[in-house]
Amino acid sequence: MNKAKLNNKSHNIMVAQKKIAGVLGATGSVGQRFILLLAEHPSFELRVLGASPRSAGKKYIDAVNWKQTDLLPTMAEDIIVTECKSEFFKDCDIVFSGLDADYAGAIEKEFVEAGLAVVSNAKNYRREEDVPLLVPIVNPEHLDIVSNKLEKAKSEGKSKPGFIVCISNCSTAGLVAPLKPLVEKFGPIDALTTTTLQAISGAGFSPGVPGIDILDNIIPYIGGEEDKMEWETKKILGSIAEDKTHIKLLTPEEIKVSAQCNRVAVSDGHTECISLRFKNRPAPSVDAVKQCLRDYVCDAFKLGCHSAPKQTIHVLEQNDRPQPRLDRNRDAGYGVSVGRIREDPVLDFKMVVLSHNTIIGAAGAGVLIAEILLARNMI
Ligand SMILES: NC(=O)C1=CN([C@@H]2O[C@H](COP(=O)(O)OP(=O)(O)OC[C@H]3O[C@@H](n4cnc5c(N)ncnc54)[C@H](OP(=O)(O)O)[C@@H]3O)[C@@H](O)[C@H]2O)C=CC1
Ligand SMILES: N[C@@H](CC(=O)OP(=O)(O)O)C(=O)O
Repeated sequence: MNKAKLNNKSHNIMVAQKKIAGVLGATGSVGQRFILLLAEHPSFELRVLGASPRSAGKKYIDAVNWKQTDLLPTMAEDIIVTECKSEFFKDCDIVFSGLDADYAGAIEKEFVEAGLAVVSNAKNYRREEDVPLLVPIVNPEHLDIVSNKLEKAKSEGKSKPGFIVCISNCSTAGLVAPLKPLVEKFGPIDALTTTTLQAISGAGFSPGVPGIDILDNIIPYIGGEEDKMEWETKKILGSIAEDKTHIKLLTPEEIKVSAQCNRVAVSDGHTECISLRFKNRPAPSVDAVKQCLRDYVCDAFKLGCHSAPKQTIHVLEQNDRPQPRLDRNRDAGYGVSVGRIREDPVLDFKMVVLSHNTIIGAAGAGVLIAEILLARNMI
C-alpha cells in the first residue's frame, strides 16, 4: 500500500493514501447507493463515474434522477459522467459495477482484460467457477481464488492481472447470512425454503416498478429470482477446491433449496420467511440457534474493515419484528435482522430475515468486499 506522510505538528503519522475508485452504472439504483457509501469513505476516493451514452458528457447532477432519501453528496455533483470504457478508468485501483445486466457482460470483460479490479453487482459472471460469488459477511474466504491468481502471476513475473468478484443476488444475501453460522456450528442444512417480500428498489430505476402495479398490491413473480436464489446459495455455501482455482458447489443431494419471490410496496429492505432442516439429529434447540446467530462475528469485522457490521446478525425477540422501515438500517444497512425464530412442524426451524437490498445486498456488499481486498493487499 502507498503511504503518504502527514505532519500534524506534534508528531509525524503515516496515513494510507486513498485508493482511487470508479463506479459503472453510477446513475442507477445500485449506482446511487455506491455514491452515498463512497462519498466520504476513509479508504476510497470516488473519482470516475460511468453510465450509458445517454448520460455520458453530463455533470452527474444533471444525468442522475436522484431517488435516495439522503441528499446527493456535493462532491459527486460536478463529476462529468463518462462512457463505460476502461480507458477512462485506467487510474482506478477498484471499479464498482452497478450496470444493467444487458450491458455488464461486455463492459466488465473489457475492464478485466485491461487489468482492472472489478466488483460487480450484475449477474453475468456469477456462475463462472473461478469467479468468487461473495456475500462479504458470509464467504470472504472465497477470495482466495483471486489471491491465488495474483500470486501466480507475480511468481511468473507477469504484471498484475485484472479480476472480477461478483456480489450475490440481493435476496440470496439475506438468506445465506444466518445459514453460515448455523452450518458452522450445527453441521449441514439439507432442506431450505424461503418466501420473499422484496422491495421495489430491487427492480432498479430504469424504468423501475410502475406505481399502478405495486400500490395496493403484491406481485408474486420476479423474473429469474427464484432460480438465482436456489443456485447461488449452493455456490456461496460451497467450498474452495484444494488447488484454489475454483469453487465446489453444494450438490442437490447435499441441500434442497426452494424459493418463492414476491414484490411488495416497500422502498428498501427485502424480507424473507425461511424454514430449514439440519441433517444431523437431534436438531439443536431454539435457544441454541438464537445464541449461535448472536455470537457470529463476520471475518470482515475481525479484519477491521471500516464498514463491517459490529453485530452481523441482530436476533430480535419482539413478535412483530423485523420490519423493513424499522430494522433495515441496523449497522448502517450492513447488519441482517432475524426474528420470529421458532420450531417448524414440517422442517426444524422457521424465522423471518430482513436485509437491506441495496446495502448488504448490493452496493454496501461491494464496498465491504473492496475493504477486504484492501486489508488483504489485493488492490
Ligand atoms: N437494485 C438492487 O437491489 C440490486 C441490483 N442488482 C444488479 O445491479 C445492477 C444494477 O441494478 P439497478 O441499479 O437496480 O439498475 P438501474 O436500472 O437502476 O441502473 C442501471 C445502470 O446501468 C446504466 N446503463 C444502462 N444502459 C447502459 C449502457 N448501454 N451502457 C452503460 N451503462 C448503461 C444506467 O445508466 P443510465 O442512467 O445512463 O441509463 C444505470 O446507471 C443490475 O445488474 C442488477 O441486476 C443486484 C443486486 C441488487
Ligand atoms: N432481482 C432483485 C435485484 C437484482 O437485480 O438481482 P440480480 O442482481 O440477481 O439480478 C430484486 O428484484 O430485488
